[in-house]
Amino acid sequence: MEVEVKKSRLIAGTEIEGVVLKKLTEHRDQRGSFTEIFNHRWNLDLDAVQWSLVKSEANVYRGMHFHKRHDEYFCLIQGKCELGLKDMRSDSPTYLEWSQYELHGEDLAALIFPRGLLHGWYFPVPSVHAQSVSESYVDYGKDDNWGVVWNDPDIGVPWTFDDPIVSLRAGDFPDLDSFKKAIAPF
Ligand SMILES: Cc1cn([C@H]2C[C@H](O)[C@@H](COP(=O)(O)OP(=O)(O)O[C@H]3O[C@H](C)C(=O)[C@H](O)[C@H]3O)O2)c(=O)[nH]c1=O
Repeated sequence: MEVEVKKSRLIAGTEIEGVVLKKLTEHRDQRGSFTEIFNHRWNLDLDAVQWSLVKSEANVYRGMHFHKRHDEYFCLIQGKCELGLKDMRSDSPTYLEWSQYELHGEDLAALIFPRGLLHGWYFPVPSVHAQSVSESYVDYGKDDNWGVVWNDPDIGVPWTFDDPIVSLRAGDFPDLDSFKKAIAPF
């Protein structure tokens, strides 16, 4: 029987410019474990102004989302996640490249990514993650919370699922071409 590799890692695509996957250190003892998930001494390129805790049921997909003005932080705490990114910054050396990550709660890691990247995450099992942003939702939610339908083949990420549970809003997201026209020039 094949043993599943529970290692948080890039599994396909390109390492996009400005994206950091930071492995976290879980200090275990007989009581459980202690893990720092963020520290200003790590010099991560993120001015975190809001932190959120997100619980997802199995087969939930969140995204794909996009922001012109803020950077993000994602840390899977429990469960499993398939995370996709696509670089939409026309001045980036990895413009239109995509990345596919597999993240596991048993192998804690934080993914920090800059503004201008399409992002979406799928949870095959019930999962919990922390996320942080460099602009509060009360501000960006009004005019900088864009989306693209997750399964547009032009995105390029070879998702391993086909019929996820998505939000009502995500169900109405445009295709990649319409989105690119809407955000131009970017
Ligand atoms: C993002 C956010 C949402 N909410 C409320 C609004 C809704 O009632 C509920 C779920 O929000 P939403 O469906 O937008 O959550 P996600 O689909 O996970 O998407 C969010 O997290 C991904 C990463 C994005 O990049 C999106 O910009 C952000 O909207 O939480 C809040 O109260 N505060 C918040 O900061």
